[in-house]
This record gives sequence, structure tokens and C-alpha cells, in this order.
Amino acid sequence: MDQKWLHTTEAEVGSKSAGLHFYIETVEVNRLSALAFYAAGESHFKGKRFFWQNREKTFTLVGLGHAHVIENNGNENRFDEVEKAWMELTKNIVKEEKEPQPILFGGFTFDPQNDESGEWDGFPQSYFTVATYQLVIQNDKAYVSIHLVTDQLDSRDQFEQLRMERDRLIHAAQVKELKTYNKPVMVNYDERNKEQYLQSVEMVSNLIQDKKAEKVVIARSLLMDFEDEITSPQVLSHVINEQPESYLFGLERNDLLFFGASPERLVKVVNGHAYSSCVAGSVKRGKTAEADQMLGEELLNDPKNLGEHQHVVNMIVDTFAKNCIQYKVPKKPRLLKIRDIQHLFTPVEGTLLPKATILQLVKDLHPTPALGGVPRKEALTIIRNAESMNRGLYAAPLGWVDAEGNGEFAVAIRSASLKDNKAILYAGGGIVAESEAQSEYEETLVKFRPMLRALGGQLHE
Ligand SMILES: C=C(O[C@@H]1C=C(C(=O)O)C=C[C@H]1O)C(=O)O
Ligand SMILES: [Mg+2]
Repeated sequence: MDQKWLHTTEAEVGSKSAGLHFYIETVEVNRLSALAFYAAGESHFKGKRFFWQNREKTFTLVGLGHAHVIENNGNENRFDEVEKAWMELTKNIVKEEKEPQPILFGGFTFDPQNDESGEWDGFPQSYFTVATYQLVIQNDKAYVSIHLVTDQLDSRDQFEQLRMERDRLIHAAQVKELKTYNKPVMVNYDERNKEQYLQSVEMVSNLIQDKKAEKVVIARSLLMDFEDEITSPQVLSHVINEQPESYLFGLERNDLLFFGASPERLVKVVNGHAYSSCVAGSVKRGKTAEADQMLGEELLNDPKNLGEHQHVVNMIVDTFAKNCIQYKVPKKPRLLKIRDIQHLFTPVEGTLLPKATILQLVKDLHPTPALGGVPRKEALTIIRNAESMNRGLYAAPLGWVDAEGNGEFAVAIRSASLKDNKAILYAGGGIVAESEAQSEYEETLVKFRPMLRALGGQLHE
């Protein structure tokens, strides 16, 4: 097996009383399949895996097993708690130039105050892990790191075992031919609470006309039953093949897989520079190039959609103004076209103040009015009352951060959760004074499509 040993290091980490040691060993390997690496963990690491790829496909991350878990059930302070625990764990780690470092991957649920029971029962409000085996593919190079966090001083035997398993995983992932997976066979499909959703949209749009709020995002869910149990490599393979222009993600925790293909960045930080994107306002794709362009032009000039969009720009710009030395934002939105839908899109970027960190930005930004509403607090109360579901990680910040404070979070939309032979798909839209229930309903149908397709469901095309 071709692999180049890069380095092995050890650091004493954690709070003083914890007395933990963080052992890291990284090898560079010949190009391998990220999905095959993930799939190679099927028997040993099921329920403890994650997959992530950025929109540009320049960064792919896979984690198998848990070297360390950071989770909590806090509300406002949950972001600070995760940040503090991560800084404590990594403060003594020596950074190796040009090599991937240990990465913390996970998400914060949409709304810790939602107590609706369902597929998210028992899921922590913040859930992050450092993988035992971390695969990073970037700049056309692949790196596999072993992470071991332990209170044992002599871990040589344990580490030797970990190396053997690493070599097995790498071998399994250096496949010549990619495995192809069948589409799941759906046996039942249920648009849950459709009537209630239509009524909620009416109700919320009336509240907005009465000036009780300015914008509120209302979502709904769709249930699919399958003939057989589905595996996560199977669904991820379809998401990877079918949704090239999006963030692709999968996060397993016990018997739940949450996965999706989101076009929306919440925030990315690279060496003190921050990037966010305002994505709100939608129209379907046209069947021909002309029709598609016409729909796009209409969207760029449609007051209702421009209104939905402007709320997001205002809020993200305010957050950048607060956290940045300088920032820039274009005057007008442009179009973001993805396979099934086009959106109004405004990128925002800025140079961070020294005290601003990626997790502080996530805290300030979440939820933006693209997923929550304006004013934030009122919108969240309305959402809690109007939606008969728990969003869990849907519409929530999902992503990664490294020990240097670089990282990226997407907004986990166009997503679904999978348990045994059942999937629940999520989609919503921004309700404003001009919203009409039927057209908002149709917008959610378009937003369901990516996950519906990945899962072999019927399409309203
Ligand atoms: C809420 C979703 O999408 C959000 C709502 C949009 C809208 O209402 O136009 C557009 C993009 C997203 O910010 C979703 O996909 O579920
Ligand atoms: Mg909309």
C-alpha cells in the first residue's frame, strides 16, 4: 500500500484536571474514494460517521469513529460551550505546516426550545465529534489521520491496533472501480399535515399583514417508507452523484442518519477572513434555456422575493458590521442556479476583528431570516406554534472547525433524516405579507426534489 508517513505527535490537552493526551498520526495516501472510505466503516463505525464536501468540491472530509465527542443541551450558551471545549482540547496541539489538523465536525439544532417529539428525540442540541479516523482530501492530496484522546500515558498497544484498522480502511477505499448502489424502493409516501401547513402559511401571512412580524420561514415534512432498510453509503452515493453544486453532508448518530445537499453557506472562515451568503427568494428552473432565463429575470425583479431576500441581507450585513474591521456586499442580488431551483443570492465577506471566531459568527448568524425570520425572537415563537414538527438539524448550522479557527458551516436545508426503513424530508420557505399558501406549497415541492430523487421517490416533474 502506498502511503507516506508524515508525523506522529502527542500533546497534553483538556482542562488541567482532565489530564488527557491527544495522539495524532497522519499519513498521505494515494487518491482514494471518500465514499468507499465511509462505506468501509459500515460494520465497525456505523452510527459514528460523517461525510462533508464543500460546494466547490475542493475539500472533502470523512470521519469514522469517535476519538472525542463534544455535546450539550444548552440554549444560548451552547455555542460558547462547544468553542471552549474545543479550544481546551486543541490548545497544546502543535500545528504541522501543510497537513490537515484534527477537525471538529457536527451541528447545532435549529431550536433548542422546540420540544416536539419525533425522530430527533435524544439528539443533543449541540453535537460535535473528532473522528478516530479522519480523511481529508484537498489540493488533490488525501490524508488519513488517526486521533486518540486518552488518559493513558502508555498507549502504544492501542495505537498499534488503530494503525492496523487504518490500513484496512485505506485499502478498502483505494478501489479501482466505484461500487454502484441501487435506488431504494419506496412503498409509501406521505405529505404529512399538508392541510395544516397550508393553514399555517395563511395564518402567518395574516400575522405579518397585521405587523406582528416581517418575515417567518414555515417548513413541513414528508415521510417515505421503503421496502428494505437503507444504508447511509447508499443514499450518500446518490446525493454525491446527483447534486454537484451543493454542500453535501451526512451525519450519523446511533441509528439516525441526517443528510442533504444544501446550496447555502452560513459562514466560512479562512485566516481571519469571513464569507457568508444570503440565499432567499426562489423560482423553479425552466425546461428550456430561454424559459429558465425568463424565470430568472422575473425572480430578479419580483418584489415579493426581493423582500424575502432583503431581510436576510440586512441581518447578515449587520452581523458582519459588528464582527468585522471591514466588509463588502454587492448592491443587488444575482442568481444562484442549482439543479432543481434558482435563488436570489448575495455574497457577503469581511475581515474579522481579532476577537471574532467562526463559532461566535455561527452564534450571531443563526438563524438568519432565510430560515428563521424577522424579528428573530417573534419569528421563532411563531414557528414553534405553527409547525407541527421538530426541525432538529434541518435549517440548522452544520459544518466543521479546526484548531486554528478555520472552518465552514452550511445551513442544513434540502435535507432528510433516515432511520431503518423510513425517511423524513424537510422543506420550507420564507413567508411575507404577499405570500399565497398554494404557491408556497409548490415552492416546498421543488425544494423536496433533491432528497426525494436521491431516495428514489416520485417526482412532480
Ligand atoms: C427553507 C428553505 O430554503 C430557504 C428559503 C428560501 C425561500 O423561501 O425562497 C430560499 C432558500 C433558503 O434560504 C428550504 O429549502 O427548506
Ligand atoms: Mg421563498
